Amino acid sequence: MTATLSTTPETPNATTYEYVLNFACAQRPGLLHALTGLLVEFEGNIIELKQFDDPRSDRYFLRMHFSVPGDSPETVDAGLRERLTRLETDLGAEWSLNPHAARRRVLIMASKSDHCLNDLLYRSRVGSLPIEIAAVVSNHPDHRELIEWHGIPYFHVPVDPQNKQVAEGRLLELVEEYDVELVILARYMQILSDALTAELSGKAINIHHSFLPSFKGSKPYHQAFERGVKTIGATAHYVNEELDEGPIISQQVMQVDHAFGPEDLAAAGRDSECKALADAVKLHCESRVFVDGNRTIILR
Ligand SMILES: Nc1nc2c(c(=O)[nH]1)N[C@@H](CN(C=O)c1ccc(C(=O)N[C@@H](CCC(=O)O)C(=O)O)cc1)CN2
Repeated sequence: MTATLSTTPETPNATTYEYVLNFACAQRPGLLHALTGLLVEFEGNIIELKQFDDPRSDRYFLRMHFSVPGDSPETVDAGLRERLTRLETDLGAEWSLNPHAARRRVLIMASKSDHCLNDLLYRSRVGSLPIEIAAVVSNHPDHRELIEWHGIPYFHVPVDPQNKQVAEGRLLELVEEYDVELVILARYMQILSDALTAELSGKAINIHHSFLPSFKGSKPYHQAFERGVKTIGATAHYVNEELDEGPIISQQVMQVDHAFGPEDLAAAGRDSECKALADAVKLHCESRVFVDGNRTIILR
């Protein structure tokens, strides 16, 4: 991915490149000075800066959107990475540097329900999500006509207990072939193996149709009905080997009452599922999410 170009008002002919830096390390005095000082070395300009100093873990988290002038994206990129690598060594930091406003290539996985799939298609088409849908994979054939109408490759990959390893191998082939940066489980109802979740660690987001940690696993709306809840919700989280226990990124809730049966709860919950998933995908693609153990820090 190459950085986006822009020109600064002071020097209208200069070419500048915009990046987002994510930086995390143990707290110590002078961190902000070190990072803003690095930018001065590159004659950079801070566009947006958010930071969080966690008093419980003594860890520091920073997200900085900035622009730097340069002759070429390659030169700028190499210079920034070389300097950040030195800072990483000095501070024992973790960091990532991404071109700003780059659309992330995503692969969407769905089973029978298609409300989240449709919502992502719409938000991608109108530009409210910085994603490029590279492919759609489903364990059912149902959505082929819709997806191919959008000009997106559709792969029907059936899954059963006997062929699960082969099916997951096919998914990884597609992730590689389509240069996928994020896998979105949009109501995909198959449990991913430990090996696959490890391979996709930090780059697979699932939407669970309950307000976790309540009602994990299958049929959460039936569980909610049996419990007689007055609020239902949806949770978007990174996928890990523990079913529905990955780090939570975004949640939505809504009020219900005694008149709602399981199917009514499922129908009412669709909008919350779409909104929680879209919010999580946007936060991830804008590099606003830090995973800290089994929690996330979100710098909106
Ligand atoms: N490793 C993970 N895989 C998946 C996760 C996850 O968090 N970790 N989330 C699910 C989605 N999901 C709820 O959001 C979910 C999907 C399926 C089931 C389930 O029990 N399904 C079948 C069993 C299917 C299988 O064995 O693969 C069933 O109903 O018995 C529960 C929750 C996506 N995958």
